[in-house]
Amino acid sequence: MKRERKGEIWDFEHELPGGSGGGGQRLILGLDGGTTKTICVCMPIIPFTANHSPPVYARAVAGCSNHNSVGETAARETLEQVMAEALSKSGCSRAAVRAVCLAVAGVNHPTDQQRILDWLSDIFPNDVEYYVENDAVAALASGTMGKLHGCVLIAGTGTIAYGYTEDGREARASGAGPILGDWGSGYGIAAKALTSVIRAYDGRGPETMLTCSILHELQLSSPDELIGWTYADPSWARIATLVPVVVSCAEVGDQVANDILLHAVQELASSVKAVVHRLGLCGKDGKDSFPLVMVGNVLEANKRWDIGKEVIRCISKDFPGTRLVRPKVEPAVGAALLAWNYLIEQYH
Ligand SMILES: Nc1ncnc2c1ncn2[C@@H]1O[C@H](COP(=O)(O)OP(=O)(O)OP(=O)(O)O)[C@@H](O)[C@H]1O
Repeated sequence: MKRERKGEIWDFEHELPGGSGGGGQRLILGLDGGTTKTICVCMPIIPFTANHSPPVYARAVAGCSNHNSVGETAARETLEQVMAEALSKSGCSRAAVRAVCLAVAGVNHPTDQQRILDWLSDIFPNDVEYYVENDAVAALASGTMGKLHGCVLIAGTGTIAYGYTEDGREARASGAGPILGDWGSGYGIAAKALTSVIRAYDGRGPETMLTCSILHELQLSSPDELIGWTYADPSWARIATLVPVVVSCAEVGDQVANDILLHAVQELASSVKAVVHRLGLCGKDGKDSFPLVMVGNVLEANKRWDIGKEVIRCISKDFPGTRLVRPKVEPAVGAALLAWNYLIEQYH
């Protein structure tokens, strides 16, 4: 059986065991379970090359599947529901599934992994392969097309940096939640902005345009009303929606907003630097090339204050070999590609 590697994706001339033909198990499910939504894609086990987008049969979206946020039962229900919907859209049954890669937020420990593996084995037949990872791993794979090497930085509602060496060592930094200091996250930035408004109102901090802009955004008339607004629903994603307001204020020169963003940049860059150092991704002289995959709306380009660009600038000063990658596929596809690569490794 001949196989060759083109780019970073395996081409098959023949099928994987139990693979694509004859009504056998011919699907991979890739799941990206985040704090705000969960996405499942169905990928057929058919040949494709690095020049083509990975084939996706079906895609389904559901709510939060982070067990830390919604509890074990609700997380499991969401994951089951999104997989069932993706399978139904693809016109296939569970019996067609060869492998599942579940990349979910809140998987931080081998016990989290084992719990999810246990209930997955209740759902699917015995001969399905399961892989359970932190959602950051799928985000990395979405930039490297399934190859686990390099570092990923995610900055959305939350933030995490995660890295892998070619020989399989892994490390992470941040991603422990806002109470444990994720200041570069959307939540971290917005919480600091709200705090600055209250401090200015009390006379404990400098005046800032954030006061007027945030009150306008939330349709409130006084900083006092922020107390009720935050108590009504302190969910991270709701608070984090204020980041574009902070960016707008910084773009027109507000010092307080500018300092909040500068601090976030330092925090995000230091998470990546910590992972790169621990794994030695930059080599002995600090100059080796490695991919840095950047994901999340906080890192999206803005007109004048571009958080992602500043983060890269800061990291590249220490590690000139940093190679920025903006993924062309979504993390759920990254999860499916991970399962694909694991299957190939097993088959060898
Ligand atoms: N133009 C922008 N510039 C900076 N931040 C932005 C911009 N647009 C949206 N955001 C912020 O991006 C964050 C949401 O990002 P994203 O949708 O990538 O994350 P998520 O999926 O909600 O969260 P997570 O990745 O933590 O599960 C929010 O904090 C939002 O305010």
